[in-house]
Amino acid sequence: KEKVELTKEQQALMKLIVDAYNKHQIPQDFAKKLLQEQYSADENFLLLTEVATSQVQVLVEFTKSIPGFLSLDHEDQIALLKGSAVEATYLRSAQVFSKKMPTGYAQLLEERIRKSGISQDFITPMFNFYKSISELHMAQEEQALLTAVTILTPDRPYVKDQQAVERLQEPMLDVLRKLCALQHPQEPQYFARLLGRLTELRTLNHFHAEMLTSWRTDDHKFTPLLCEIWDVQ
Ligand SMILES: Cc1cccc(C)c1Nc1c(-c2c(F)cccc2F)nc2cccc(C)n12
Repeated sequence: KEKVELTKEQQALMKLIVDAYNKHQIPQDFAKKLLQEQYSADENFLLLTEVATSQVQVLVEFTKSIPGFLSLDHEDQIALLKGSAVEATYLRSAQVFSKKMPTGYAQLLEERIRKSGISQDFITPMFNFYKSISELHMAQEEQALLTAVTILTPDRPYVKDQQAVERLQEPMLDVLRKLCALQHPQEPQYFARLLGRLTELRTLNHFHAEMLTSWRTDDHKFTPLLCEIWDVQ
């Protein structure tokens, strides 16, 4: 049985990614604000728009910290960011739910989301995904690496030099695979289950696009950053 261990450079890469992932955390005061008073659906939506905007800002900063990302063709950098924004923000907000929160905290957050005027058709798949992520009990290293792997998906629309993206994604996948073997020795399929979540994530792109359209018809306002990253109005 081969002894699995991370090489020195793999340990350095992992530390870099984890530090970048933790450095840009969502300001916790949003969540506190969400819990404070009773909000109307419109106030809830406004708050979630702020949270979404902050998540996209955090995503851009994290992406820029991925080794080699800023050396990619600039148009490919944009294509990767726009192509992965939904998946990365869903992953990020899934961690918020699965994090060890004081009991009842996540339920209250869930209630606010359910009371922001979003149709049940979108809420169900969203919370199914959050549940499937929290059941994995991912370590923070796995969360950070899985997010980096998601961002560095070579076959996003409009990516010109896919090989250059593969060259960045492969070492991340190697570290993630070894990490899963080290952290879950009794679960040889754990790495495969993690990658299976990425397939589930892709289905959420469709729901998110529909949510945006339904919000637009309800004449909801977005921030310039959200309009830019998700091509609305
Ligand atoms: C921040 C948040 C967290 C959980 C649930 C919801 C509905 C939100 N809100 C939004 C999301 C979004 C996201 F950022 C991560 C996950 C799923 C998402 F629906 N995207 C957008 C885009 C424009 C406006 C909003 C309100 N919004």
